[in-house]
Amino acid sequence: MAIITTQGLTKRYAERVTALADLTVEIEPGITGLVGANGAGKSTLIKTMLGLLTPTAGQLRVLGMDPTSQGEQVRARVGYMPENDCLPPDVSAAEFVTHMGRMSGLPKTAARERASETLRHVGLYEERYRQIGGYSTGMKQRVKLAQSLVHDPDLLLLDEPTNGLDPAGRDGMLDLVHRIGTEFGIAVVVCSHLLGEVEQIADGLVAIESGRLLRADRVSAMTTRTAVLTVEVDEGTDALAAALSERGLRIGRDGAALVTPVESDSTYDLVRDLIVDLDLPLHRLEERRHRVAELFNTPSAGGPTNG
Ligand SMILES: Nc1ncnc2c1ncn2[C@@H]1O[C@H](COP(=O)(O)OP(=O)(O)OP(=O)(O)O)[C@@H](O)[C@H]1O
Repeated sequence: MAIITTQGLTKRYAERVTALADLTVEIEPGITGLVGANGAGKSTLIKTMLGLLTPTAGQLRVLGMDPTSQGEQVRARVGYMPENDCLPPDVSAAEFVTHMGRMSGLPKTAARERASETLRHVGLYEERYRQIGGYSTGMKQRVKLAQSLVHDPDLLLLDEPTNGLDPAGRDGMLDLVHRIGTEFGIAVVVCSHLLGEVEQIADGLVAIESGRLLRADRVSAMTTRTAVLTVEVDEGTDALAAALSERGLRIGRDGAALVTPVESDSTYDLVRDLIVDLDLPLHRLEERRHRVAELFNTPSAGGPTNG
């Protein structure tokens, strides 16, 4: 069952700025990537889901509730990690996350315990008594994530959690979001302008452009098996290419690898048997799949080179 549904959702900021335009989409439990270029309307959609912005037109349901009239009830069950840097520099992470827990209605002791627990989950347990102002960008992003989790929500809305992080930091954050979505069983909507990034961890993707729905589907349905076999041997590539050509296969090159169309059920066996006959050190033999990013040829959705 969908946890978020929108129908004809429209949000205009002024006469001329339409941030969401007649958006109809359903989001299922699991991890969903909300992707689109800067300005596509992702933050606006998240804020309407939280009841922080009122739609100009259309319907919206989050966990079965209407955020416009039931904003507080929605926010009690939803965790939100905003995109911008909004942390107070002169308090510790433990104090801040405890405070956010108190704001969500947790009693004092419970808030303190939950703050420690969530800071442990995000890998900041050791540093939790240091002032946030001295934290790195990666640590600040983790504090934002911890405060979104402190009240044990059913749904997390994460706005660009990898913003400002270096590649290792990005991988660490994506790994963390993936673990929260899978191990804690919390539904997660994660915004990113990098399709190649969310594709790694998401079960479903919603791509928007200029406030309109570009595509929404399961990641598995967006990737298709291409009938291309990729084979890489550590040595003897030319000999293998020649032998395969002799057997009538069409051979191409992809870097150090050979690629050949899978023309029948026997193609795979033929390649494998030839490698054995020639006694070559096999490195890789696989049928190649498209990455989702390759299916979107619009720069707004990340483009084929992202990730
Ligand atoms: N408060 C506002 N007043 C007027 N226009 C706004 C306001 N907030 C956003 N917009 C405009 O609405 C459109 C969608 O912005 P939004 O922030 O939702 O996009 P986004 O996909 O989240 O992009 P980003 O990642 O850059 O925040 C943009 O054209 C933006 O300039």
